[in-house]
Amino acid sequence: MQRVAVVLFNLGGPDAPDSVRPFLENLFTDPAILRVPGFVRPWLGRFIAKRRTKAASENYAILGGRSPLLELTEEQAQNLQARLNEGGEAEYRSFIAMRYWHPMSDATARAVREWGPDRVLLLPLYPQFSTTTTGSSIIAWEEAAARAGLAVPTRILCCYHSDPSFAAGTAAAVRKAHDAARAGLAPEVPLRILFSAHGLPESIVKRGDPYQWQVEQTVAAVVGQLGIEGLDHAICYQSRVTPQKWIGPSTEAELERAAHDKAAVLVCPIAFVSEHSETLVELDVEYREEAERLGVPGYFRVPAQNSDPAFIRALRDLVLRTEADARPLCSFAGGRQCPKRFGDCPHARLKARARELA
Ligand SMILES: C=CC1=C(C)c2cc3[nH]c(cc4nc(cc5[nH]c(cc1n2)c(C)c5CCC(=O)O)C(CCC(=O)O)=C4C)c(C)c3C=C
Ligand SMILES: [Fe+2]
Ligand SMILES: [Fe+2]
Repeated sequence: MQRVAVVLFNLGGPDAPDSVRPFLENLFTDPAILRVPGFVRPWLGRFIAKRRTKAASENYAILGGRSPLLELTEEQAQNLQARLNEGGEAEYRSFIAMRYWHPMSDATARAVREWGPDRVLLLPLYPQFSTTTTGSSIIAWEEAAARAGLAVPTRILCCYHSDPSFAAGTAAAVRKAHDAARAGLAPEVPLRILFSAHGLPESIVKRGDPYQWQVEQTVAAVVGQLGIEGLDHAICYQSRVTPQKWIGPSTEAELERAAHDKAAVLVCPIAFVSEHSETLVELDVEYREEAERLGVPGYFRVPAQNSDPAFIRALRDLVLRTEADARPLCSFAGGRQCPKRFGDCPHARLKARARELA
């Protein structure tokens, strides 16, 4: 039986208070994140990491001093592996490669090589492609695989922003939270869904990063599946961490608008598929407090997918469709081609881009 290694990508998070600073150093010295000339990046990246450590540590302290991301990703990996092996056509094993904290690509590439698969499938736990997330992880993986001597056919599932099964699972969670929120509100209070995605510096999007476009596609697909006529909803962007201009509107600005309109909000994280500091602290603590301060008449949240069976099924179907499809893979996996306006599929241009950034 053929062996297939499915490598799940995510960002990673500190596993102890002492890991916060080195984790942030790994993040801010990544050329995909800090787009400055190579000779200043190590210095500037460490400087920014040092300055960010206090605020980030305070957030992780609320979560017991560590990110829950690895445990949640391990659960997703186990569930996905179990579902994939039900078919019996091949032997699947899931691996995890985090970008900025352990287990990272080098250790995972060695583990994959030791297992001896016939092929590898890279599966980002980012539904939308961004050069800062999936793109960066692919570059790190390719370098690590070369160092580990892992030379088996490797395919990349670059994004699934509009995948109907992914959108249906997300819509089901939104509907459940929407009904629960509505039941707790007076009938005259309007309820607005805020689809909150991680932000990006505007300059990255202007240089062709398809992330914002793909976030819009996800929201359109989820709203389409919800099928609620006249649904009051908006897209907004959270987690701004640098002083440059980031894409908007910000989640804060949408809370202000909701306060002005006297509308309650249901916040749905649309670019994270696992709970972590940016959902459990930023959305559940910081934005909730801000909403209360502004007088927003109700604040509710849709949980992230984690190991929701509908999400695991969507991932399994994406993997199986990828396995069955001989074409070079990208958003084809979601049944759609990368949009013409971005020219080639983004990952096809990654290596050139990586060289440009370094
Ligand atoms: C310039 C900085 C950053 C960009 C661009 C960015 C993009 C980006 N990030 C995610 C998802 C996650 N980010 C997480 C943590 C995190 N991200 C940044 C900075 C940028 N992210 C920082 C500094 C941190 C650390 C936490 C903090 O200091 O606030 C995480 C994991 C956090 C955890 O709790 O484990 C995720 C996941 C996406 C989807 C994205 C762009 C598309
Ligand atoms: Fe981030
Ligand atoms: Fe693609």
